[in-house]
Amino acid sequence: MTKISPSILSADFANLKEEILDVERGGADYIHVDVMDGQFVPNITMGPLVVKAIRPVTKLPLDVHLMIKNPDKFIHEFVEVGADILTVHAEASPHLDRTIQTIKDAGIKAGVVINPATPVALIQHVLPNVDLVLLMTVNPGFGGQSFIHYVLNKVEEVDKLRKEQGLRFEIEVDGGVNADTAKLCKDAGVDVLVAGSAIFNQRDRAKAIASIRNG
Ligand SMILES: O=C(CO)[C@H](O)[C@H](O)COP(=O)(O)O
Ligand SMILES: [Fe+2]
Repeated sequence: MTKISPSILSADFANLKEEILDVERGGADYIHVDVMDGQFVPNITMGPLVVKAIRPVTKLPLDVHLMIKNPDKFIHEFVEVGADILTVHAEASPHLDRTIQTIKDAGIKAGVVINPATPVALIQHVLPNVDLVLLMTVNPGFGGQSFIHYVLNKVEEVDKLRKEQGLRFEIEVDGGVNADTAKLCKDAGVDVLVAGSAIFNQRDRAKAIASIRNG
């Protein structure tokens, strides 16, 4: 069954605990946390303090998407406050192999992510070492943007490499996911759908999650 990772970027930050419990009750599989530094992306959001605060709120794995320059500097801090999956942008890490190994050595799952216009070739050599490959379906920085369709070709490319090499990482997409685009993603081989506005902008989160999962 396709997993759903609601992005709390679109949640009501003044009621973050209730918002997380609501999507947990509604069937979410992960909680997606968007960390932005105002450098790698043109927006600033949350950091380790927020991860620490929400860790006791939910039993769901915290799927932390780092949109920051030089992620190595912060890996241990995010591990310490309770991240379960730490995903780093290949474009932001000058020594990607080392970054991934540092996350794995810290005992949590390592993910790698590329922007829409970044070719799969950039992450090809690290595929055997990751637990998750995230393909951005918007340019990172903001919620509520439109899905970029050409990324579906990259999903198929990564899925093909996964099958050819007998690898077991999950393929995740992030950005512009709703019931319509979710169907295209699933057909292309996606295992985990991140969705922010399509879940948190709806009153009935269980219904929104179900329609993305089953759409
Ligand atoms: O990483 C992100 C943006 O950089 C967010 O996870 C993503 O935008 C989710 O929002 P939406 O589903 O509304 O597009
Ligand atoms: Fe994200």
